Amino acid sequence: MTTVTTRTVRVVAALIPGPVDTQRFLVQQRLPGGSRALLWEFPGGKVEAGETDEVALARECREELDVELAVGRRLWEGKHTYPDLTVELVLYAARVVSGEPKPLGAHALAFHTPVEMQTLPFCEADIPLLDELVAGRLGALD
Ligand SMILES: Nc1nc2c([nH]c(=O)n2[C@@H]2O[C@H](COP(=O)(O)OP(=O)(O)OP(=O)(O)O)[C@@H](O)[C@H]2O)c(=O)[nH]1
Repeated sequence: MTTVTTRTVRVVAALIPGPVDTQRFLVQQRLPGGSRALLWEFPGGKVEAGETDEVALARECREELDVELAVGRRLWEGKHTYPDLTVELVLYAARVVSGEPKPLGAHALAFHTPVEMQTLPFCEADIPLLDELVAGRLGALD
């Protein structure tokens, strides 16, 4: 029997309300070609050695969206194993304090309600999180 052990990474993601309609949140479509190509996800990325979640999330959104974030409370945490990677996914409330989001590291950006997100092909790790979001079980989102 063969046992396959995947690498585990901590991934931080941001729930960022829209500038006009705060019932919609920013989501991004992954680039074609790589892992989970063209699936949707929340902005963010891997926490690097020595970083806090908040510092990592602000860095990722500066690099990938060209915005400065204020990171708020932790909303949700879950673990999912893909064939290539185990992801410990942590979602934080966040808001943009300066800049307009640009798709520097994504195929597309969009603002959607949680119900709309459930109709998109989303990263599998996020499915339980979307269920909680739609059910209103994450508490205040700011
Ligand atoms: N940012 C983000 N990543 C997520 C979410 N859900 C989820 O499964 N992931 C996974 O967590 C990992 C995040 O890593 P990343 O964004 O830093 O890295 P990447 O694979 O895009 O590129 P890289 O490894 O070449 O830097 C990816 O494997 C991604 O598929 C999510 O909601 N947001």
